[in-house]
Amino acid sequence: MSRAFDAIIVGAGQAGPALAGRLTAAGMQVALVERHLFGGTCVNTGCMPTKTLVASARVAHQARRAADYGVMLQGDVRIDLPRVMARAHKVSETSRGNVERWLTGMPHMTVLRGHARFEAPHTLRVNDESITAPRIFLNVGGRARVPDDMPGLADIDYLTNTSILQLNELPRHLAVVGGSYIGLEYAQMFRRFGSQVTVVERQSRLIGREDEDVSEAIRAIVEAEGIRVRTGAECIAFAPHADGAVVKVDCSTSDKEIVASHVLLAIGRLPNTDDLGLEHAGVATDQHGYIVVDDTLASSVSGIWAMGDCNGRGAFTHTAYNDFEIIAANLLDGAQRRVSARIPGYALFTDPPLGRVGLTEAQARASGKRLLLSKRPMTRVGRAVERDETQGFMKVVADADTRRILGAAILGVSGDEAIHGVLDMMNADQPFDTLQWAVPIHPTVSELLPTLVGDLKPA
Ligand SMILES: Cc1cc2nc3c(=O)[nH]c(=O)nc-3n(C[C@H](O)[C@H](O)[C@H](O)COP(=O)(O)OP(=O)(O)OC[C@H]3O[C@@H](n4cnc5c(N)ncnc54)[C@H](O)[C@@H]3O)c2cc1C
Ligand SMILES: NC(=O)c1ccc[n+]([C@@H]2O[C@H](COP(=O)([O-])OP(=O)(O)OC[C@H]3O[C@@H](n4cnc5c(N)ncnc54)[C@H](O)[C@@H]3O)[C@@H](O)[C@H]2O)c1
Repeated sequence: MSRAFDAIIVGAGQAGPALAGRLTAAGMQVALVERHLFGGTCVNTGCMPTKTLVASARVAHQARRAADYGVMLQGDVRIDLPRVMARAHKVSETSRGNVERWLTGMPHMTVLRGHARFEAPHTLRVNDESITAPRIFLNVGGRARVPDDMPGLADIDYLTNTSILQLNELPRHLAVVGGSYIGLEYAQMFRRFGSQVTVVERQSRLIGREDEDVSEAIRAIVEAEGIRVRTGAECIAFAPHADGAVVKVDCSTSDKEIVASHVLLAIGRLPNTDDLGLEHAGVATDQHGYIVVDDTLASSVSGIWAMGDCNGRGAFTHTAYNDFEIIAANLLDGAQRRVSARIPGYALFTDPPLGRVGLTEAQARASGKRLLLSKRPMTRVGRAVERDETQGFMKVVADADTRRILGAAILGVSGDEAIHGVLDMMNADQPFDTLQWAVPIHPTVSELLPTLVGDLKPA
């Protein structure tokens, strides 16, 4: 059987459903193919369940600290992990159901459940039928990277961001391999649930894409909660153990071994492009399997676009969604939007969180521009003091000649929200002087942004 459509979308992640909405509203007959769970990674195994779990972990942490605030609770904090997990599953299920209902209720829409694979440049096979369209949009996302050359990995049971959500018992000792977004969010969460936690990171510091002062402050925050951190862990190897697994973290000495009841692999993602039959369509990928796209997200084959994690141009829900916005605006609204115009912003949802936008200080220094820099500890932010959550700092780096902000980091209470003040300024392309004359609300973290830019000094 063969069917022809005006457009085919592969994957119901963060870009596909929204694009389906726009294309069908424009009168196109659209097929959307999803092989697994509607909503993709963010909804089912990524942002939504993790942030729900992070919220439970924060409550546990706050409860333990209750006496610091003069609130006296009786007894120990006890975690009912099945209940904690059920809460996360419920949030995912609701969102997944909403996406599925939205898609199946769209006029001009055909939802196909199955794995899509190219047979020819504009033909895909799904189950026992062939579907064709002049426009094909790939939104296939990614999965946890599980290297086949990590010594001993195949001999132990390990967890990924997907399987960890099925845990019903608290790990006695969770070894987290990888000290970046997934690793740090899960490490702090399980420590707060009561597990012993060790983070094993190959690089010399945690979250190595950030500035060194950010890495150091995050390390201090997690270590203060009793998480052990092993950076510079070369020769990571695993072996089975009666209590779970032995994780070897150092080449030279055998005392650098950890016996963990559970191991979480959080060492990056792989795009789901290896089973798409891209070779039958002639769609080019790079050496990591990401679909090569131009500034409008068009692939190497005319009429085929790639959105979200599979194009390697972003690794976040908001960048996937922005890919949809770019494609829809260019195809349907006569716009000329480009990915390169996107100012990168993101957050690490540890507690306190790290909000980031634009260049790091190190990147700004490498640019050769004349710089201005300002940094303020959270101990000098009223909101943080009142909440007794004064870890971290905020900093901003600006171009001395254009007076434009180049980048900022807010590691501290509400940093994930307050960073948007800077992000909006950068998107509005305004000089920082404009921000200095804003009258922000007291007492907030954002109220210190004008003070922060007012303190800018030559770097
Ligand atoms: C633990 C974790 C926490 C995260 N937290 C955050 C966060 O807090 N904030 C943030 O911005 N980002 C976060 N992310 C990243 C975010 O989840 C992703 O960037 C986002 O989901 C990418 O969306 P996407 O649309 O590109 O792909 P996905 O959401 O992965 O969707 C791809 C879809 O395509 C389907 N598919 C794949 N191949 C085929 C095929 N051949 N045929 C049919 N269907 C197919 C898949 O089943 C899937 O449903 C997190 C990720 C993880 C793993
Ligand atoms: N808050 C958020 O927005 C959020 C949260 C979770 C995940 N995500 C997305 O998911 C993606 C994947 O996250 P991630 O943390 O798995 O990957 P990552 O690519 O951000 O970090 C992987 C980490 O593992 C380390 N590593 C790599 N190989 C290793 C090895 N063999 N042994 C030890 N350490 C090793 C790296 O040095 C790095 O620190 C991210 O790119 C991010 O965009 C985002």
